[in-house]
Amino acid sequence: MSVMTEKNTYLNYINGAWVKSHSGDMVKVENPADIHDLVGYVQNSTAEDVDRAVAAANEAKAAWRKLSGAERGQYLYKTADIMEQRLDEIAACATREMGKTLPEAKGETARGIAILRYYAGEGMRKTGDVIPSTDKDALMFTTRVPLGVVGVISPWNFPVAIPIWKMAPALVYGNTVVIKPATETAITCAKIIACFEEAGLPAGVINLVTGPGSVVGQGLAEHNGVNGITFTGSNQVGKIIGQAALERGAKYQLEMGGKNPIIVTNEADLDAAAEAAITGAFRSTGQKCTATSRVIVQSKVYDRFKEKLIQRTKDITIGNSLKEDVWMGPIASKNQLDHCLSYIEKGIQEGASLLIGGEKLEAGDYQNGYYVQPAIFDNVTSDMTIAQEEIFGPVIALLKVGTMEEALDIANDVKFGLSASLFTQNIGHMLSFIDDIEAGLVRVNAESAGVELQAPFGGLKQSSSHSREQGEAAKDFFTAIKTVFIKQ
Ligand SMILES: NC(=O)C1=CN([C@@H]2O[C@H](COP(=O)(O)OP(=O)(O)OC[C@H]3O[C@@H](n4cnc5c(N)ncnc54)[C@H](O)[C@@H]3O)[C@@H](O)[C@H]2O)C=CC1
Ligand SMILES: O=C(O)CCC(=O)C(=O)O
Repeated sequence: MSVMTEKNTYLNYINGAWVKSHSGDMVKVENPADIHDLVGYVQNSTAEDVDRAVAAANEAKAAWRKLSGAERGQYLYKTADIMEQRLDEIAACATREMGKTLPEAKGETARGIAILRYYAGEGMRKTGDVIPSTDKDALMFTTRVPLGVVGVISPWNFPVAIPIWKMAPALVYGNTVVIKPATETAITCAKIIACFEEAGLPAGVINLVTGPGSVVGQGLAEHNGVNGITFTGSNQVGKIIGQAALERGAKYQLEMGGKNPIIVTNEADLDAAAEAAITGAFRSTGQKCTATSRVIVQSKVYDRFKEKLIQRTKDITIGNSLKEDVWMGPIASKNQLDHCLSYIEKGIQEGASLLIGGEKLEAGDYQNGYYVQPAIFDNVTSDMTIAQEEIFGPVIALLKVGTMEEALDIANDVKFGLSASLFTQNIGHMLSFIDDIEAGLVRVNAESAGVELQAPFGGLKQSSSHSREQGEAAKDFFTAIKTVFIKQ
């Protein structure tokens, strides 16, 4: 049976076969740019489906971990080649499922392919260190072993890159995988899994189960057959998953929200800073955990900078993301649109001034989608809800400060610590920013979003569980260290 059966219906992938859920039910996936565009149906899976997938992953793990890293890497190279041939199809599917523009989806798919190739190469890199023993007749070294079965719970906002940056290192370091993608983008995930299938991955090494987070996601987090859980999504769900894993001694990794600031000082290149604030805040319709949501500006340049932001925002074209001239697509779902509009309302109620945007778009071509105008708020204070909580939509909160110290205090005055950006030509400001900013990604004269696959990614405070994803750092999560001592 193939990935898809009749009526645009996509199946689970368990033990090397595309199968229906035990429930017999399906969930509809529609295009947020136009809800009459039905992307397809995915399985509404149950705890039994999770059990079957976890059993298959456990069955496959002994043979998979016994392959050399280089052999496992070869499967990833093949998967990358297959994905490259399908780049346009996968990107178009991601755009239809969650509404980011086609160039963004193509860029993300290319990034997924590059991640596969990066981790394919990891299969041939070192797995340990020789450490001198105090005993001259002994050899002491470290080696690494896989965790076993890894559960991947992924969100909808990066439907290609996030599943791949979790699955590729899990696989190359010798783990088997059960993935539960967000339902909104489960078809894109099925298409990625089909690339792994065609690359010839042995049955059970990779498994896909779609369905509700509270059943399939939680089922994985609580399952005794799952040795590690890697999650990206909301803070609320991350904490539930972390607790479930901790309860049964499984390893877990959580990447959650951000409330990322950009600081613009008196000496900054204001045009570059304005462009970075706009792209950081409004690209992908603001739905990135690294998105800029607070723009903290020194008073001498505040009015000039504000004017530049407003002008640039007026140029933004909003519409169906499959169309070429569209710069910003819809919000990914009705829930997310309502969530975003409720924050805009709250900003107004709490006394911030809405400078531009913030309206739901409903007329003409917008009537069947989830569209909102990008919004900029002035007169925001750090205690306001829009300056504290993750909105995950195209909304900027502007805050005026006198000094760099004040800017840093405000930037750090949130529970999150994912990404932060500074625009300045002042080296002293750069150094204090690098030292004092509470963020895992520190960016100078660059926008807050923008992650390179070969570097560690993760946050401080409540943005993550303090481990790091991507680059070599992924090895720390997906393996366990053994310290070996050998004496003649
Ligand atoms: N850090 C990030 O990149 C992301 C952050 N978010 C934040 O979360 C907010 C809500 O978005 P949602 O899509 O509802 O996020 P979510 O945290 O509910 O969803 C993320 C993943 O977790 C799964 N899930 C849901 N409940 C679960 C449970 N009890 N146990 C295990 N897995 C579960 C979902 O099905 C999905 O696959 C957004 O407004 C945004 O603030 C959402 C997506 C990505
Ligand atoms: O900025 C990026 O490229 C990655 C962002 C991300 O990981 C997320 O939004 O979940």
